[in-house]
Amino acid sequence: MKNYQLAEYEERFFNQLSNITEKNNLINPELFNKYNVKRGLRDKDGKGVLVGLTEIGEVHGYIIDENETIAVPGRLIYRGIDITDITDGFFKDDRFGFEETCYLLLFGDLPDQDTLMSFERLLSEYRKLPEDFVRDMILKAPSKDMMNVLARSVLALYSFDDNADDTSIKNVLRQCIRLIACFPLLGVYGYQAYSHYHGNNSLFIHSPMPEYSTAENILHMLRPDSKFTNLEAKLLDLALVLHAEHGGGNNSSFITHVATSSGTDTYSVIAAALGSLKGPKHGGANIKVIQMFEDMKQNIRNLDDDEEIEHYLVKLISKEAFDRQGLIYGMGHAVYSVSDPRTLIIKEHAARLAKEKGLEDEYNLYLKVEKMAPEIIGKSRNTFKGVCSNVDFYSGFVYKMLDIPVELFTPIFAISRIAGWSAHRIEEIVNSGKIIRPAYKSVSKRREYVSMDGR
Ligand SMILES: CC(=O)SCCNC(=O)CCNC(=O)[C@H](O)C(C)(C)COP(=O)(O)OP(=O)(O)OC[C@H]1O[C@@H](n2cnc3c(N)ncnc32)[C@H](O)[C@@H]1OP(=O)(O)O
Ligand SMILES: O=C([O-])CC(=O)C(=O)O
Repeated sequence: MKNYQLAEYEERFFNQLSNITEKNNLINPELFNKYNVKRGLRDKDGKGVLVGLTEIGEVHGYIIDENETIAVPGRLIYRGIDITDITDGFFKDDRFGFEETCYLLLFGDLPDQDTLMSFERLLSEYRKLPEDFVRDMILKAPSKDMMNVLARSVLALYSFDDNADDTSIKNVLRQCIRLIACFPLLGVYGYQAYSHYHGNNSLFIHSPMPEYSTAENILHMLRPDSKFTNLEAKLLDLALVLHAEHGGGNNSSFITHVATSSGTDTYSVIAAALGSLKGPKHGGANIKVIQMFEDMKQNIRNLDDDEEIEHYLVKLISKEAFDRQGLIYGMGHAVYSVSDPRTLIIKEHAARLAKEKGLEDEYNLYLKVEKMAPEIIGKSRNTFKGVCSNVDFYSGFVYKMLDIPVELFTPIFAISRIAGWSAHRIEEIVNSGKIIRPAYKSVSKRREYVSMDGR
């Protein structure tokens, strides 16, 4: 078949087959009610079905009073300690907080000075990729998607580990700490390769500095001149701390539990979690938020006109604008409805940075959308609870102000969340849970097999 004929055949084949596929896979929505299916593992009122216990992170968004669910301002608690106290703690001492947070999540307690120093030394020892890994695995096949680079690099690291399938706690801990240390290199070098081969820019591969924190190393490896200010590094560090953990029920941490429960290796589990985080309803939302605001700025003639902004948001919801998915990105959360505590923290810094960078107009646009969106979503969707902005409403804006390229927004989330995934993998192994295996009811009608000549 000639190439153009093949292309025509393919187009017709897949058009036809995708219509058939959609028709034959659609399940009557009423059946979900009939069989009382907890879609998305949610109760009817939107609350998550209780499927596990954890001591790592607590996501608190409501209280139950006399059987009534009452939404309250959100709180996020790492190993029993409120995230606001954690961030206040290291800000007050003018310290970096991410390494200490990793220690807390992994081991359950805050480290004292000596313990933290030893842990940081270990991380910096581990912040090395196997010989020729950058040349053979990262530079050879650059991808436009750094989450893809992270996932395949993690899977490739399996082959460099002589003890890859050993699921003893000691070995898994070693693997996890190595991954926590190496994620910034994988993400940033992946971006440098992409920027060079696809963007025609000069190629920079800066080796990490042993004395730098994770946040400092990201900026050092990313910027051609390796320069950054203390304020920039501290803000990035804060973002890393805020994204490090979010209970066992968020999509990527739950996947960590599910995959771990099958007994598989650390690299397979983390690759699965990365795939989940990439989704635009989860960690990928930080990229979507920035793109959505760019689209908004291009399509709204007068950004001071609230009616025009409202009109655009309504079009978003009705799938007539931007990516036509019907979502206002950065808004809404499965647990929080009054407020996401991480947003409150990051928003304060976004305001300060926007002022410094002369981007107050853009910040004000964010404020307006954040204020208008809940009502617009509430009017058109079946919301049992209110809708508030989530952490990623402002995180992309902060990264943009830190001159971090958009391709690295979700990878930065992953560089941070690997700490939470690691803690959840270890918790699942220590408690040697059953293999996670919920039920699916089949609703297809039984029928006879028809032999070829009878079809
Ligand atoms: C770090 C993180 O992962 S935070 C989340 C990042 N994701 C985003 O910002 C993407 C936009 N937001 C969303 O898609 C959703 O709010 C989610 C996926 C985060 C949570 O969804 P849910 O748990 O279903 O939220 P909730 O129960 O409050 O939603 C109720 C209804 O409002 C809709 N809704 C919630 N948020 C939004 C939104 N931002 N835009 C449009 N509709 C929304 C839901 O789709 C649902 O409608 P449906 O029943 O017709 O499907
Ligand atoms: O908890 C969730 O569903 C999503 C979230 O905010 C996170 O993972 O940080």
